[in-house]
Amino acid sequence: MQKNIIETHQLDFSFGKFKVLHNLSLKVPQASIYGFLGPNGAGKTTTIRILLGLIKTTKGKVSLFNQDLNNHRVEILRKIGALVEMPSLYPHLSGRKNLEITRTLIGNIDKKRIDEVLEIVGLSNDAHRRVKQYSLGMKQRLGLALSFLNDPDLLILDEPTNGLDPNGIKEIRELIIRLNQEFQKTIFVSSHLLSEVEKVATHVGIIHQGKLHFEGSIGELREQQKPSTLLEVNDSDKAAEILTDQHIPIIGRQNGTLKIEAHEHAVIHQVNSSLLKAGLEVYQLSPQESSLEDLFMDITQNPR
Ligand SMILES: Nc1ncnc2c1ncn2[C@@H]1O[C@H](COP(=O)(O)OP(=O)(O)OP(=O)(O)O)[C@@H](O)[C@H]1O
Repeated sequence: MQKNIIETHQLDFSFGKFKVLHNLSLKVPQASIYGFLGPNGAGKTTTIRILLGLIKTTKGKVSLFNQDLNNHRVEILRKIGALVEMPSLYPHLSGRKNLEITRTLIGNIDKKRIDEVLEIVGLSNDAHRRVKQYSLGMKQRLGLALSFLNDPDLLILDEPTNGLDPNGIKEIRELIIRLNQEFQKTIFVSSHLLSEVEKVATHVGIIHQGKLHFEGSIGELREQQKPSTLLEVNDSDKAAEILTDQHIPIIGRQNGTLKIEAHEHAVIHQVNSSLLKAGLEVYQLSPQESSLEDLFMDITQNPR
């Protein structure tokens, strides 16, 4: 049976009267890259702060490595590396010196580990340069190097590609994949971009307004994609009435165009003939390749 590295059970959290998390139950499998996906304000950072023991839940249970976070906080945190918001770096010191300081603070880490992590994040040649001369992407990679200096089993990364250019985003993405595949780290990474999560994650949790709307493997997410057809007519309100009478689901509407859940020729023919019979003018009926982006919008806008 697959082991879960993170499990939360019916977490609730409120800032004063404002409820941010509702009954949040997550299961993050060992050795996965778990994309924690949700729009701005969904509750991702709050969840991460709870997982790191930085804030306490009002209700629910958190266990990591099969141990209760409340009772085994120190042991658990020793096995986690985290990057939450911008890494705090000493800008006037070199990349190597920044790592050296953290190594001394943690204690019990071999000096040669610094060269290893510099190699992994691709900063070996820039290790001697002052951090204030680094690009944002290099700073972020140094932040990542700091987070796994103590060789943790689990990495928790909060929007690690925020603010980076496409090249910087690609470097972080490749690094996440390498840390997972070559070094067997379980990685919990939050993002508001499905397109990013899709490229790295093996598993996905979709959160919206503090509630979990989907959790499963990337394959299971793709299975939820529904085939659709775009319909353009002269009177979309009338067309919507006719389709509803025929129990054909409308899954989107934009500027007089309807997106309907249908793909088979027989159904498209039925739609076409009933609209024509009702005197409507049909300009377009075209089957669409449904994207994961559509599915994400559907999941977050039409809670199930
Ligand atoms: N310290 C705080 N006091 C009050 N409300 C807060 C506080 N921190 C966050 N919130 C609110 O809690 C909700 C969830 O915020 P959170 O930062 O967890 O979301 P997020 O999914 O990480 O979003 P983003 O991608 O914008 O960082 C938001 O509505 C936010 O305004």
